[in-house]
Amino acid sequence: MANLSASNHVARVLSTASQVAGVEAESRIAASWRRCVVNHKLDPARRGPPQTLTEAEIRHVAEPMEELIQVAVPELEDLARLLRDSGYCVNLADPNATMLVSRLPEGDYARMFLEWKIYTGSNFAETFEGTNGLGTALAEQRPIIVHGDEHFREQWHMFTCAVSPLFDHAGRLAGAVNISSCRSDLGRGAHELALAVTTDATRRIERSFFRRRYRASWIATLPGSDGQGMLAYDDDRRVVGACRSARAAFGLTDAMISDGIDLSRLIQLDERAAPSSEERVALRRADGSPWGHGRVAPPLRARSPRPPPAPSRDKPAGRFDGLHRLAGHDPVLIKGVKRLMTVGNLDLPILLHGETGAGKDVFARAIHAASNRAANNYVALNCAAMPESLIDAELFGYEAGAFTGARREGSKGLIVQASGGTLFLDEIGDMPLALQTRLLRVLENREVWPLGALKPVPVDIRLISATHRDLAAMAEDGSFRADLYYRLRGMEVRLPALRERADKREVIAQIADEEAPHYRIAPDAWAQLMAYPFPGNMRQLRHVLRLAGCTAEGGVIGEADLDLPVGGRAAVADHDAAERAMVVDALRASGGRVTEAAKALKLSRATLYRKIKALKIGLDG
Ligand SMILES: Nc1ncnc2c1ncn2[C@@H]1O[C@H](COP(=O)(O)OP(=O)(O)OP(=O)(O)O)[C@@H](O)[C@H]1O
Repeated sequence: MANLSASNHVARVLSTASQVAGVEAESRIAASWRRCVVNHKLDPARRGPPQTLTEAEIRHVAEPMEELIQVAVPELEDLARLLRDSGYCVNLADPNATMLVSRLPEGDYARMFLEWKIYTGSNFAETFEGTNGLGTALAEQRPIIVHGDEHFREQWHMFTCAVSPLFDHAGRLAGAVNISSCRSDLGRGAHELALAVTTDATRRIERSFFRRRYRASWIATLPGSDGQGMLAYDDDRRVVGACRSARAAFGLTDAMISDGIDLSRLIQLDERAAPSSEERVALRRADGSPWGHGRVAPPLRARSPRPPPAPSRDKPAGRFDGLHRLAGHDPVLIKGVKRLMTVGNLDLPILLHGETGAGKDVFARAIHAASNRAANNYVALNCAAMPESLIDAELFGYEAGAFTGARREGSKGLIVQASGGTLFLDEIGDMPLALQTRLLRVLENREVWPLGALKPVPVDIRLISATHRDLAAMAEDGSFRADLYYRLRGMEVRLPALRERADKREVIAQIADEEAPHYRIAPDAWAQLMAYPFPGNMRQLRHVLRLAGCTAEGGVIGEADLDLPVGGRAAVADHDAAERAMVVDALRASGGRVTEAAKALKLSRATLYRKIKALKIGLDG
């Protein structure tokens, strides 16, 4: 059957490729298949893994992209978090389609990507792999979805890839952001939505990279719904840089920019527009006609009186940018990051402590990205989201046929998958006692005994764990193993709740800029946001502002646009009670259906289950 479908596919590819090129309305897939057969002389029947680079080759390829990778990683982390419940992996590739950063989803899906070598170091150039998301998007320099049997090679038919090419500060192709899924139950519509989210993330990476490259210049963001066009200019209003879309809009060339073309030949700025921070300004076209509202930001030297962070002893400072970004201007977090920088590459276990949504997962990812393990796997498991037997199998793995219902080929387990990289155990306080004992043994002996195995597997992991519970008290009352607790907290870092952060105003401004970039926050809304205690922390803030950005009118977010649950308006001394009320309300409204309630709360099902358990909410009515 498989052979029959394979030969059908091969026949279909070859027949499409043999048709006359350039037929109007020819699909991009058909054009790509033709390129593969006619130009690259590829065989659609070929099977086998993609070409994979060695560690040394990956470092060599990644080196010139280091700055772009640093800028991209926080966006990729967010994208991975957003899409991981849908089983997508997220990758950043160079312009030759070599994956340089990979973030895998959890559990079974991750295993598929590992098995098929869809990870850091693999190359998916169209000239070798045939039509595929990454290779074809880069060949055409356009976003694309390659769905199932649109792939040139039959072996990739179980995957769908959605890819957005990435352009650097000078408008050159710099790589691409890829998301791949092997979920056959997701239709094309779902992938289209995921591509839209990916394209948005890609544009944000481009904007951040442009701002970083021209941080010493003035930057004008041109009017337009996508906020894409950016021009950099000096104090004499001579253009020094332009992004891809600004180049296209004005027909700008490298020569015109290196000649220092006058800004007034492109746009007219109000003479009084000399803002002290990024501001919305009315812009005119070169002929004086009104164009709309854009933004003008002064050079960073004038914007930021803060000195750059002190470089660490053994790492380029850039490695820690992700952590600095998360810490913002909050003294508790800045101190935490400084302590993390002093341990640098030491494989000290880290214990993160913070409320739900305070950023434990993003922090753990940033620690991984700053470590010398960054090129290897980051594997995460939420101990509160799974029953004990599943955590056991997921974490420690098992041999073929170890128990009824096990996969026939066995499972490596997450600890082995994380070997060489970082293992993040979220909600470690919820780990059952029996598993705590097994985990302790792994940490002590640096080896894992998968269930049913005859010999142990050596492992080399860095462990980051996180909890919102008081583990010290739990260790004291015996509900958590004290010896494991001391092993986990090589260094403990507390992530303050949003309401405790000294830089709450700046955090709100930053997240508003990311989630609702074209909106101003009215004073009444500011007052609400500052007063509200945000029991759901950063996650809740993001969702509130994202929603406000969709509903607000006239470019201004007012108090009425903020969907702040009433339970949280009073100063919340009892944060658990407020959160409990929020969850119970959502469950009541959904008639007890967890999936529906999770959707309403904008949480994953697993997170909602964890909350239900932690807040001791009965599902029996
Ligand atoms: N410092 C920060 N700056 C901007 N956004 C942040 C920051 N910290 C967290 N976020 C955002 O908040 C959301 C929640 O973060 P995260 O999942 O890491 O929290 P958490 O503490 O692990 O939550 P939980 O315990 O519920 O799993 C994410 O969308 C993340 O991008």
